[in-house]
Amino acid sequence: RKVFEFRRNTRKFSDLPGLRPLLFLPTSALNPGSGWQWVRRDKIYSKYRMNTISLVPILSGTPTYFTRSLDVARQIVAAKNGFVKPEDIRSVLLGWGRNLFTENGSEWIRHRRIMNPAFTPEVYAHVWNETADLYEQMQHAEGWIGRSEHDLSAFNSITPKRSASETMQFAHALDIVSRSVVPRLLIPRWAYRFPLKRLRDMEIAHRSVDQFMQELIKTRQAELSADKAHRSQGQGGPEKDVFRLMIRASEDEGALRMSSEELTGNTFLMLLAGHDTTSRTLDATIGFLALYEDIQEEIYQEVHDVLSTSTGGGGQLRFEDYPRLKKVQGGLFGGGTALSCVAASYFQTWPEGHADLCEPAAATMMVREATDTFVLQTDKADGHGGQVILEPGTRVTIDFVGIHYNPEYFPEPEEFQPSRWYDALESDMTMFSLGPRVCIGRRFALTESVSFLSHLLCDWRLHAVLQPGETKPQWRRRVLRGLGGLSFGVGRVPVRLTRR
Ligand code: HEM
Repeated sequence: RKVFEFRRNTRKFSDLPGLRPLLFLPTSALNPGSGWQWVRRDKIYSKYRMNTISLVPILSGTPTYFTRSLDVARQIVAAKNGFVKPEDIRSVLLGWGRNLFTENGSEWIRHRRIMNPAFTPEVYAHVWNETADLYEQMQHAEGWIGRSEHDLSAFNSITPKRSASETMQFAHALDIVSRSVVPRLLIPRWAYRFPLKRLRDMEIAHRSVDQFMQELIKTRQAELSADKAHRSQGQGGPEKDVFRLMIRASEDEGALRMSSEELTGNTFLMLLAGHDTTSRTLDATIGFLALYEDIQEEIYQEVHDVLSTSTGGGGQLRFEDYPRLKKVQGGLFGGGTALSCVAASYFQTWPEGHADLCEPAAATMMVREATDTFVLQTDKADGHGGQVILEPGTRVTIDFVGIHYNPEYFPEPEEFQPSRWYDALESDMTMFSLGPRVCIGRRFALTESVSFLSHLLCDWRLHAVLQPGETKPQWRRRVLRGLGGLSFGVGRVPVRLTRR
């Protein structure tokens, strides 16, 4: 059966050359292995001299076209109703209920219409100020105040916290849940009775995130009723934070109603999508800035200039200053795209029988399945084009690592060059995906990260802490390596902060 399936698939995908792996063994000269997109980002497409290649696994996994062509990516996202998110990709985030990420078609539109009003300049201004306050509180909580120098063995221990008083326990629980979303789909319930530490940790983390979400929902429901009473007396204004909008939708009877299962599903999505991704992008950016101190100084100079002419005066950076902080934004895109934020091709290591999960899950890539026959215009790495007919059910994966390391778009892609992003249009920021399903939290994440980074750079210089005898390129390889989770991240980032 396997031989027959493989032959049928190779014929189906024969238009484009590519990988025909037997087993997903560790990455080697013979085998792509897990994480091949990251590990072979500089070689894989150029080997076939194509920007779109095929991957047809022999024993396990779903055959897919992979593309690092922006033009191909745009054809797919522009095709109305022509492509959907496949079932196995959806199932990765279905654990707590259907949500914005998991839905297709009209259901997706309903979720998006409920949440869109939460992403407004008013909310971003609030996010900016909250982040600035959080930074201040964090300096006290971490004992940085009054010190001229501070060593952190892993800056990653700071970025996941959402309040200065939050213990690492919750952030850690969320991290375990993020990493165990796929294993939990595969491991049967009875296995949790065995005294295995990893499984026990997964279960405890899962329960504590669940409890946190239920409490969060209850608190927001109570706040909302109090707010209603407040407004019925003619006071207060509508507050459009995303949780309140979701809770209102769960109490609504109209077309934009959200079930209680969807409320929990979306609460989990917001915690995960809104949190993991941003903290990992910041870790990568801090790592790069600590390593490339000349670039850090250039960015700091901008922050300094903006601060000295800030409309608010009083030595405070304000939300209104955000558009002028172009280099800080560039630094983040540099860090984010070097990392090609999010998602784990390491899922390819999951065993036979779960072949459908052998595709990467979140978004170092975007996986889509054709619902109708579709004629795709492809291009070769040397510029000539061709056509590929996609039958219904055929998969195409937009490979963001491939795009961000494609020298046609990013000359010298391995170089950390935030300057290439200084005047970028929002539509160029492909680390947030593209098309109608572009990240809903793009501006939210940018506001939060630019606020945090600008405040940090105002006070502190960042230096990479090298091991004895280690060179900077070795530090980069050791620390800024791609690590899987539900979002893609870097290793522990050891930095020294020295006061400016
Ligand atoms: C640096 C931080 C972030 C990065 C790199 C990022 C990246 C992405 C990408 C690539 C997608 C597309 C996924 C796909 O279609 O398969 C996405 C979708 C999404 N993101 Fe983000 N994101 C970030 C921050 C946030 C934040 C802060 C929020 C919420 C406040 C958020 C909420 C979402 C949601 C709900 C979706 C699904 C949108 C839909 O399908 O309509 N993200 N994100």
